[in-house]
Amino acid sequence: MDVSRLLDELNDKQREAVAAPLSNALVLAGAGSGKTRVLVHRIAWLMEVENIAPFSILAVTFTNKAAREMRGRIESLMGRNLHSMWIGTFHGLAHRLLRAHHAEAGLPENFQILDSDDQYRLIKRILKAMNLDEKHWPPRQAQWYINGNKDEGLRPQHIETHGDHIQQKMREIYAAYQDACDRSGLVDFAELLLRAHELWAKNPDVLAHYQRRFRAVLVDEFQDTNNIQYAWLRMLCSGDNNNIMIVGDDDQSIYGWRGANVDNIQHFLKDFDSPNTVRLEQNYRSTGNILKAANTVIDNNTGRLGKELWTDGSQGELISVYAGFNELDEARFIVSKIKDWLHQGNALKDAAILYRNNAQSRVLEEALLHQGIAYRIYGGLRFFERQEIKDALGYLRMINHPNDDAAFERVVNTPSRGIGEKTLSQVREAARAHNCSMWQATQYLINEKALKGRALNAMQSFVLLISELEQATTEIPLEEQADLAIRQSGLYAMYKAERGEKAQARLENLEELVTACKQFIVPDEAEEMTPLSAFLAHASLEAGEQQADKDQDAVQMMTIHTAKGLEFPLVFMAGVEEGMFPSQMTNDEPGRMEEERRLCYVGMTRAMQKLYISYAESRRLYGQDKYHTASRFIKEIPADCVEEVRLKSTISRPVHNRFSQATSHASFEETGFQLGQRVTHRKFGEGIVLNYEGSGEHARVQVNFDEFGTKWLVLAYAKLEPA
Ligand SMILES: Nc1ncnc2c1ncn2[C@@H]1O[C@H](COP(=O)(O)OP(=O)(O)OP(=O)(O)O)[C@@H](O)[C@H]1O
Ligand SMILES: [Mg+2]
Repeated sequence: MDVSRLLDELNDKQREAVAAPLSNALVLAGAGSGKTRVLVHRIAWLMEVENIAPFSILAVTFTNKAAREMRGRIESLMGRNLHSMWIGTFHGLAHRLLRAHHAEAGLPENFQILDSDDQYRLIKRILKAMNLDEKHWPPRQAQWYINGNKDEGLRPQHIETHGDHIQQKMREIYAAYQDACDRSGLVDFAELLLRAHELWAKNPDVLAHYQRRFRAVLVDEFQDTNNIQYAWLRMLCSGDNNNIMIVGDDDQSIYGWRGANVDNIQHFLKDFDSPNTVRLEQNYRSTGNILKAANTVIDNNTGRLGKELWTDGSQGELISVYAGFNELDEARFIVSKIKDWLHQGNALKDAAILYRNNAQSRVLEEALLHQGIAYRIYGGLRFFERQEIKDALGYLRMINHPNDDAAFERVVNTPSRGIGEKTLSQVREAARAHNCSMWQATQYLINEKALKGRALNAMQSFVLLISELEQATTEIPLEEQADLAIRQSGLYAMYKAERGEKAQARLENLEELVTACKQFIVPDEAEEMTPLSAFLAHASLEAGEQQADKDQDAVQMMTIHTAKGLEFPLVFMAGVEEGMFPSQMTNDEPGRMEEERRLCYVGMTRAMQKLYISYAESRRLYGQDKYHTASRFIKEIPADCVEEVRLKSTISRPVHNRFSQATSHASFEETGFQLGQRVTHRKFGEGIVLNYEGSGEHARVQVNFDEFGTKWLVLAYAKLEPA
């Protein structure tokens, strides 16, 4: 292969990083300067020039999606398949290690991943078993405590409580939780990392094997590593033969609230052998205006490592700032701009709407729906986290590994089999007493004739169901396993009996799950696993990223956190108002304001050609009306980079649809209601006024009812009242 191809599309600094001799290196640079591109070319260079086998390369990305993309780019640069190269997230890689060495890691072969919702439920049950009142011991706080300690590499016995009563109790909860996980072979997300670290720490042979193997380690988005991830990398790279290149941007560290430690960049320079630092300064992503605005905003932070960022591209358009009078108006503005974009011949997928919180998406979604504009949400309500999907996965998990207590609790009485709380307590008690799983405890109770009457019948039929499913599914393809589990368990019938739109959507989701099973391809790294185990691991690890319909042309919607590393020609940042962004909580904790500002910097630097920033002067969120002013971040943008767009100019021409016909705010007020106002209807209950059309006796309003969804009502008959 012609090596120059690996260097052609790079600037001098990027080349310096890509073609550097093997050694430890830090690439420190601002957004859009080609850090990820450097990593991709570096990996190809290592194989091509340094003759490092793909087998000896380990690359860490921040999301599974980024991992897939990176693999794809390297493969297309090299023109061949690179199966044996390890590319993944820290969690994905740790999972892979633990599967390969489950015995050394002290785990059963078919251990299961516990996602954060299941973890929460398990903690609630532990609190109950310990007779602790949730009011004084909120499960969320316990969850936070457990994960926080794991992120720092601490087991209960390592935690100093200094005689503090609360600390002691928390430590007890942690210990009881861990026992429960160990008993049922469950591994939560933080545990994946901690256990992978302990695996190496306790098994020098295993560590030595990977040190020999991975001659080159590369890490993207390094600024958001936490301490256990850092320690893991450090252990791996302490062999004689390992080289590590990390790329990152201290200004884009946005996961401090979750334990990420931006100081790891500084630690890296001290802890690793003579690292070489390369700074990239040319930005290839954004126009001059966007770049200048983002640079000026982030300049308000202190203690930065300091980077210059320039572009030789054009100034581009000004950043447009729009003040909506409420969130509906803001949404309508965004949608009208997306329509313009579309009419100019652009693709929807090149437009992204970014927001601070997932809860903001609903109003935006509704506005897009009204105009029939396709959209796709990343994160938010995740497919694999929906109730019905988790129920179905619960059955699949029981088939796969009946000792999984979390799955047992989930499905034992869903659909209802008349198994009461009393019987379940008995099962839990027996499991504790015999130090076994609930599944084993159930069988023990049945054999010992400790269950009577209805409880006995119900439990027996549950055991029979799971055993039959297990037998019936051993030889059939994954999608048939899923289909059988969904139907035979009675889940499908249960949701079918519920009726209504919601139940219909749940049935569709269950069918979608079967489709997902059909489309599932067991990845290389999971080839020793059964398709069912591999699928269950995939469902836990990919929860937020997997989307059906990947190729559809649709507007991309996500939180700014999720947008990290991505870029889009057209970007909307919505809800940029004080109290939302920076968020209300920011004032309580030192350092949080600077993290919010970094988040703003991340959001702005996603935009390539055009950036819109909008806010709403009043907003109903979580059932309350709030009045806000423009975010301080908007005020920090230099005046010559922005233009304010006014309401008038944003109102679209009346076309043949309802949403855009509500053209005049004033005439709307004739109805006596305001957009966004809460109203009550005798039959449909409470809702929000979304839109309006016609006048006089033909006047109609559109209301989104909390329970019945959106409806158009003729005002003269509807008898709406302010709520
Ligand atoms: N030398 C170059 N010539 C042309 N385009 C480039 C060059 N380097 C990078 N790019 C392009 O610039 C954009 C940003 O690059 P990349 O995503 O690698 O930046 P990054 O530093 O990783 O950004 P972020 O900090 O947001 O993760 C991409 O579209 C990339 O293809
Ligand atoms: Mg990047």
